[in-house]
Amino acid sequence: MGFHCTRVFSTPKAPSLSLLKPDLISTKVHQLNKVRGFEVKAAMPPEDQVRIPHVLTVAGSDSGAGAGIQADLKACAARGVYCSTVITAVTAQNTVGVQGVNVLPEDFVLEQLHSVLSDMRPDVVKTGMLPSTGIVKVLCRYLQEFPVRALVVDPVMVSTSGDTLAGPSILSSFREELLPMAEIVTPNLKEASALLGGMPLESLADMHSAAKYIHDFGPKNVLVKGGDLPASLDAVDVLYDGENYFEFRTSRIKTPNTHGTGCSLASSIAAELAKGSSVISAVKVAKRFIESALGYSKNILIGNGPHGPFDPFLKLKKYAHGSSRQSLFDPSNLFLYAVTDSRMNQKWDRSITDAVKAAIQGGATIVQLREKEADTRDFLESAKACLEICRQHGVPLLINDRVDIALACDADGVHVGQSDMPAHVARVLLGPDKIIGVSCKTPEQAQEAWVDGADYIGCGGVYPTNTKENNPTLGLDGLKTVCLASKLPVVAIGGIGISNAHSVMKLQAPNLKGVAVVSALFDRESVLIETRKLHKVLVESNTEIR
Ligand SMILES: Nc1ncnc2c1ncn2[C@@H]1O[C@H](COP(=O)(O)OP(=O)(O)OP(=O)(O)O)[C@@H](O)[C@H]1O
Ligand SMILES: Cc1ncc(CO)c(N)n1
Ligand SMILES: [Mg+2]
Repeated sequence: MGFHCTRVFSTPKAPSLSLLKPDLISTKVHQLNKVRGFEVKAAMPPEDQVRIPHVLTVAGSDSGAGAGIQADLKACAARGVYCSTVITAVTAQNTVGVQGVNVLPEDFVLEQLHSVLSDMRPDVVKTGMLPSTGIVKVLCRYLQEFPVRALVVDPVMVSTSGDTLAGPSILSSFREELLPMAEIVTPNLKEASALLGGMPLESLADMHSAAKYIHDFGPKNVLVKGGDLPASLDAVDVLYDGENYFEFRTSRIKTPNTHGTGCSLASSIAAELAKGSSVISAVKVAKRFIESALGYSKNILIGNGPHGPFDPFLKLKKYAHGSSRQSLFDPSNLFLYAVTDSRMNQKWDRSITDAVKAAIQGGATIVQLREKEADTRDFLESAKACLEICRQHGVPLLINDRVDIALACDADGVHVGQSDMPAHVARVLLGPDKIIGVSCKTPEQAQEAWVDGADYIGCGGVYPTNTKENNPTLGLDGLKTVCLASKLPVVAIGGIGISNAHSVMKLQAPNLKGVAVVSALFDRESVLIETRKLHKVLVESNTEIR
């Protein structure tokens, strides 16, 4: 595995901006803007324009996407900040190590800087891999011409795998030119040691001294990171602001997936500064963010090497559930819709998980957990347990009313009533791929559910029922009217059971996909037998209709 550092990246020789006089650079960029953007901006009234916190990262690309530019983009997106990118080098890198480095020509780094800084005005610049003295100098010159509110310097020198990303030749330009401009510099133990001419750093006390010495180079704040302290110690970072020391301490998460923590920490600090935070609260939030993301994704497996990436979006761990639901909502899932009621299950002396298991074995095609009285903690626990069963069988699990519970256990979606959270708000909270169902009694409500981004509607009560008090019944005519008006698939609910399911399906109302049942399954001695019977009735109705 050879490490090489070359400058082979040759761009087609478009006129290099660095060869042009500054006024010519401005003219060129101005012309570009006129063509690409100004007309669009003019069409947007100033009062409608929203200014977005913006970080520019000047760093190297990591093909494995755990560190570098890719980590910065992910961290800024996860922290809700826009991120533009100036690439200084392209690395061939994975979870094993760095296999190759191509440094971009200074001219082309300059051209990227110019494109971004003359147009977009980022609030904060964050630097990562700056592989040559020339690139450091170009950047410093540019920051003097286009000052930003804060400069965050992550003095990247060595990757987690121990490969060199910037050699010792850049140390003097770091010390003399870049660090004096920095709001904060974030070396790890090895980088702090290199900046201090090889001073050995092993303990927390050493980190305090290092922070103080590095402060003498001129940055306003120094954060010495303790990711590489012995594995037995907490993950402690030390901040020195020229007067006081602050320790940021979290427990050390046992995981191989720490590749890119440094880049992500620095860009999260930059993101918080761009939002207007103080340095101390920016570091506090960024450190907490890294800890949560490391904890959340400590077991994910990407690559075979020892330095895996982590997941700042907290989305990947869901695959741990085994057969996670992959496809979007399938309306045929509404065929036999089992809605649990814990009071009924208690009455028959069975647990909610046994009830759900039996319903699925009997042929239920979707399950909804409905808990009107349970404590939040108990509800969450039973939701998690039921979800495990549902996932094993590929049956979606919806949560009645409680969007928070659905989010917390990563259920497949929610079912909301007319006085619960509006479906359009639930959609924003749950994202595009969760299932949302809405109870509707009228064509107007069905129309609203569709506009709100729901996936199906539940229509009823079709027959009188005692699971819902004061619930006027629609009858088969009312159900048909709503089905005719609905643009969404419909499941009929309310007093439906083995004796009348056939009459409901025989309606052949458009969009009607199945029946939802509570008492007919769960207020009975055997959930398995009742579900099987209902399944048979529904299959027979289907055959007869066809
Ligand atoms: N196992 C861990 N558990 C919790 N926090 C950690 C762990 N490892 C690193 N950190 C934290 O992550 C941040 C980055 O620290 P680290 O010293 O690893 O930087 P780095 O070596 O520059 O990172 P990298 O080179 O992997 O991008 C620090 O806040 C550190 O405390
Ligand atoms: C491109 C790049 N930048 C920074 C780091 C430090 O983790 C890395 N490994 N690769
Ligand atoms: Mg590290």
